[in-house]
Amino acid sequence: MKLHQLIEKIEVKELVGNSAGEVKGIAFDSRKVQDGFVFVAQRGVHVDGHQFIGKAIAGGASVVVCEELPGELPQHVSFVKVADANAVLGQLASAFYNYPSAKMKVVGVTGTNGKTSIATLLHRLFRMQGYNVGLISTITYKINETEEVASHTTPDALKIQQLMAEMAAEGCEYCFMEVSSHAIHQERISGIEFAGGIFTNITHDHLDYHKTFAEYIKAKKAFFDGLPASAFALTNVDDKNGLVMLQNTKAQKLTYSNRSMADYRCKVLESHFDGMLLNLDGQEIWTRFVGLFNASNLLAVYATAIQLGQNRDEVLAHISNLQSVQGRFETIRSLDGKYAIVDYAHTPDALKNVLGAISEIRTRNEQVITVVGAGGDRDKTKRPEMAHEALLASDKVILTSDNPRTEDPAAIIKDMEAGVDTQYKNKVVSIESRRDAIKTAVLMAQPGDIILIAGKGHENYQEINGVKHHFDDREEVRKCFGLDD
Ligand SMILES: CC(=O)N[C@H]1[C@@H](OP(=O)(O)OP(=O)(O)OC[C@H]2O[C@@H](n3ccc(=O)[nH]c3=O)[C@H](O)[C@@H]2O)O[C@H](CO)[C@@H](O)[C@@H]1O[C@H](C)C(=O)N[C@@H](C)C(=O)N[C@H](CCC(=O)O)C(=O)O
Ligand SMILES: Nc1ncnc2c1ncn2[C@@H]1O[C@H](COP(=O)(O)OP(=O)(O)OP(=O)(O)O)[C@@H](O)[C@H]1O
Ligand SMILES: N[C@H](CCC[C@H](N)C(=O)O)C(=O)O
Ligand SMILES: [Mg+2]
Repeated sequence: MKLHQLIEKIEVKELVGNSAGEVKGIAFDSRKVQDGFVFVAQRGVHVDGHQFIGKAIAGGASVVVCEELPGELPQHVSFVKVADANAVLGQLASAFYNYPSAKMKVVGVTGTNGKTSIATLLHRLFRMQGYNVGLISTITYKINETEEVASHTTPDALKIQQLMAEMAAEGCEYCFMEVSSHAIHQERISGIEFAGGIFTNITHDHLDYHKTFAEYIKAKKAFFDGLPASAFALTNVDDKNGLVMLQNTKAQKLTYSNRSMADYRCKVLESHFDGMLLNLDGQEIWTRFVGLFNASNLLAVYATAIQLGQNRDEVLAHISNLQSVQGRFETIRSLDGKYAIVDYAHTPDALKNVLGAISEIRTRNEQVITVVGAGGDRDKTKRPEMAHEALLASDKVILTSDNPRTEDPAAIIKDMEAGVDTQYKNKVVSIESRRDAIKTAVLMAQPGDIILIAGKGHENYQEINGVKHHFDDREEVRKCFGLDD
């Protein structure tokens, strides 16, 4: 592709040099530049990519896209000055891969919790409906059943467009993707033509990055502000910021709710350990999910399928057969009748919800023992709140480690302990080793008791100082239960 074709749809402030040259690829990391590549200089969180323009040229870049032209402009290189390099990266990547998102219907899911659950269930549902479907999620990037382990919930713009180009080549008609607030803020989703957007909820998380809750809301809302009139914007009005998301969108506004009037409604009729009976849009169906939040997720899945033109009866029948997503309320039972639930709840609200779901199904003749930690190098202010939520709805709590990253695990646990009210001091213990914490919970438990192991879900590692050590909550529980002997 020639440079002038690549940039024909973007707003160029200044072009220095020739635009007839052939472009062989795009990179935003100077270390990944090859001969004939376009280097896009982005201002990052840690460094300014403009510092690496010289390195990128030395590495073979023939075009540099930047917000400020460097002092020296070598003759053999073309320079494209733009207002916002982050936004332009996605647009260039989309053009380079021949606008893949326009060849399918892309639906993005945003919100603090529920993104992976909804995007994954939509992928499974549309596979059951017989389509070729793509998925971009925290756990995996999938094209039909072919998958690669995900590096980010929403990867960088270049990777997104590459994935979508592969999806288009495989004949995918739909792509369901998670849209994280980091991705919106860093414009990783620029260049994607969305057919729909879903908002689940917004609660305490990521304040290390967004600084204030208002800024966090603003980032989420920007996704809906950017949707085209041809798309739908589906929001959860049970969340108090649900309608805020729709304030300035051009898209068709739609609502869903478990509690009040909305375009799509759902009611939990019965809850059991192995499933719920729902009234979903006027129809009673059995599902294999537990908890009000899962009723909400299934409603979002249903509403999206209907908006995308699927047959109501077929969709309801398939929803009834959907299984829970890995590491989301995954239950393991010991031979003597102890229950373990491995769940990815890593925010105060998610913990409250998952414990709420347990409370709906427990008999109250048993104990609920919660094992939970908080991630290092992430929002510190959620730590005491997580301990507080765990204690409110558990009989015993073991505070432990969850991906300490570059922080001291003992210091993270101390931050959590600050959320322990005096009245609860006797039901909490801190055990730094997650393996020992799980072992202790299993030893404490009697047959019939429920052990919630929260925070890591599908993760199969413990990240310490940049190294991911193999660790899987489900494996640990199975070992303690003697199930793998
Ligand atoms: C805080 C954050 O989001 N950082 C992301 C960001 O990196 P950054 O801004 O730190 O980059 P930087 O190091 O300052 O570099 C700036 C620019 O200079 C370039 N550079 C840098 C060095 C060099 O030698 N040459 C060079 O060209 C870099 O390629 C970059 O373009 O841009 C990178 C490329 O897109 C991301 O990989 C990186 O994600 C980091 C690894 C990360 O951990 N992000 C997490 C917090 C994240 O994004 N999480 C959300 C999910 C959260 C949730 O909902 O739970 C996600 O979507 O995964
Ligand atoms: N709709 C929901 N409302 C509140 N909590 C939820 C909801 N759905 C799931 N959860 C809880 O949040 C946890 C994470 O769910 P999920 O992985 O679907 O969220 P996510 O938004 O993808 O998270 P991440 O930001 O890490 O990508 C679940 O294990 C469950 O405890
Ligand atoms: N996407 C989230 C996942 C958190 C999972 C938890 N196990 C942790 O490490 O904090 C994040 O990166 O903040
Ligand atoms: Mg996710």
